[in-house]
Amino acid sequence: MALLKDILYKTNLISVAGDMNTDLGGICFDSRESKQGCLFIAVRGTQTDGHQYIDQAIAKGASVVVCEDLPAKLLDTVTYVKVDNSARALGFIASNFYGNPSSRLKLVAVTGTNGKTTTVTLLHQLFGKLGYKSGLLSTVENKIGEEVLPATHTTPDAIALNRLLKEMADQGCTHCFMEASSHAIVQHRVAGLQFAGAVFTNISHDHLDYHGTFDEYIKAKKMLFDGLPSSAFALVNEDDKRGAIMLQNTKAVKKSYSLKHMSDFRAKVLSNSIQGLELQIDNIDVWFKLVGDFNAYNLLAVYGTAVLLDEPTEEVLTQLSDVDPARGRFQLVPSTSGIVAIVDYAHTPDALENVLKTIKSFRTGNETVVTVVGCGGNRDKTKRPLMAAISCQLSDKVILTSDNPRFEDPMEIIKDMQTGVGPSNYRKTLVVPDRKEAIKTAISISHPGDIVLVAGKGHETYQEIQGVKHPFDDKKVVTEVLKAFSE
Ligand SMILES: CC(=O)N[C@H]1[C@@H](OP(=O)(O)OP(=O)(O)OC[C@H]2O[C@@H](n3ccc(=O)[nH]c3=O)[C@H](O)[C@@H]2O)O[C@H](CO)[C@@H](O)[C@@H]1O[C@H](C)C(=O)N[C@@H](C)C(=O)N[C@H](CCC(=O)O)C(=O)O
Ligand SMILES: Nc1ncnc2c1ncn2[C@@H]1O[C@H](COP(=O)(O)OP(=O)(O)OP(=O)(O)O)[C@@H](O)[C@H]1O
Ligand SMILES: N[C@H](CCC[C@H](N)C(=O)O)C(=O)O
Ligand SMILES: [Mg+2]
Repeated sequence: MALLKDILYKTNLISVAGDMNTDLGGICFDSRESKQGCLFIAVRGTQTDGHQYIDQAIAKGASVVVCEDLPAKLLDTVTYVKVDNSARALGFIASNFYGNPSSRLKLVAVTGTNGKTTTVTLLHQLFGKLGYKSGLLSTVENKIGEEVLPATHTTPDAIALNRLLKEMADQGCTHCFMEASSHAIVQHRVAGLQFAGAVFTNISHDHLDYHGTFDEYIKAKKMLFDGLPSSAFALVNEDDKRGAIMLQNTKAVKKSYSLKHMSDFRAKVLSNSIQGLELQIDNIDVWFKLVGDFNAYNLLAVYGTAVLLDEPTEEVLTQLSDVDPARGRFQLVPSTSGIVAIVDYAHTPDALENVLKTIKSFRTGNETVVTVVGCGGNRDKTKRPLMAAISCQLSDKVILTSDNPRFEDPMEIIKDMQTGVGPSNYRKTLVVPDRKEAIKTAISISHPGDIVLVAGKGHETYQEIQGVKHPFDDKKVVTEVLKAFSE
């Protein structure tokens, strides 16, 4: 039984009209999901305002309405709760409704522009190897132990999130490793959660369409650390100058990791090849299956987190050495053709630069680097010319193509990218809007030993065009095309 008065614990109430002892049959923030005896919470969104759907939610059976602005006419049969911030209240309501599941787990959130999925995926695997059952909430998939559940968002909405955490705790998970996207933090999807710790990987250019300015984007990430309790740890990448900003106002225990400076957790890159990385961590030399300096940061973040969760250092390093990269992150596509094809989720300028620099560092002779790249529609437009420019600087040939155009015209997205291609690089680029054709083109112009990078979609198994998700898997397409060319 879930009584309204208990569910409202910790929400900032302004007024209540009606019965606080109402027994709730459910909670929802979408009127289309409202049902008999449920609580509907009206949230202001980016497309519309949930307050417009209060009548519809009541018509479908809602007996409690939580909102920031009360309707002009109140019904006797409904309890109305006025709060200062519905989205934030939703976080607490969802936590309370599911019995505060985060308090039953050691919950660690990872935020940052790049590396979140990699870090949480490594943590989930590591803790499995250390003998724990743990949960995972990531862009690629959600997991309860080894059971895989599909993910729709990097960070689920507050209701889905708390439902999943409850399921994890009920099924005996001791830990959960989750990504906290900047969208989720500002939309308070994580409000009310009890974190054991939070990790900051890095911050670079992305999502300015949503946050408006880079400062607002930084503030969004910082909110996660500002909200941590003193019992939690805040672990930040010291080599990113915004790491210190994340720690400015936190009550949590401050910890840092670095490849360059003195800090709590330090690593040195001993060797870096297409087979993996050799790092020295705490004076121990360890081999890892992940590729690229940027993954040295992810591995160090994972190591630091595990140690802060009281796991023994040597055992952590032994087990971490055996973990696999996340799907679609620097994934080599096997082939007999001799062409080295890599699928990677780089969809920001920084990620693309890191991946291409890593690829360049592996060149031993005259191998050509061909990059297939597009940019997502209805997302930050300012990253488009930057991603094209970086691709040109660090590749021999660039095929500009489509990513997920969503509701934009693919050619308009490519034109935005072309503004980043200076005259000296015109001849390096080809425009092939159809992604499969673009991959075919890249492979057809490559020879054994050459490297083809297919960037931007990583693990995704669809291409989103005009609201429809068409099956499309870079790895499968690359495999098919390589096979066809080797026959
Ligand atoms: C831009 C954005 O983040 N949007 C998210 C947001 O929706 P919104 O604010 O746009 O909602 P809205 O459509 O304006 O509706 C406002 C309210 O009216 C309600 N409504 C609406 C219609 C109706 O008939 N009845 C009704 O009650 C809605 O349920 C909502 O509560 O809140 C919704 C519920 O949590 C999310 O599903 C939705 O994600 C959209 C689909 C999305 O694409 N989000 C992406 C950008 C996102 O969140 N990405 C991050 C990762 C980014 C990264 O890489 O770092 C993620 O965490 O996945
Ligand atoms: N620590 C890092 N620093 C910079 N780039 C990285 C780092 N880790 C991974 N990358 C690059 O960023 C891409 C995305 O990595 P990952 O999926 O781990 O990040 P994410 O933060 O979860 O991204 P998203 O915001 O889309 O969920 C990788 O494919 C790789 O190209
Ligand atoms: N979480 C990111 C993923 C981008 C992936 C890329 N393939 C694209 O569609 O832009 C976003 O929603 O902006
Ligand atoms: Mg992710």
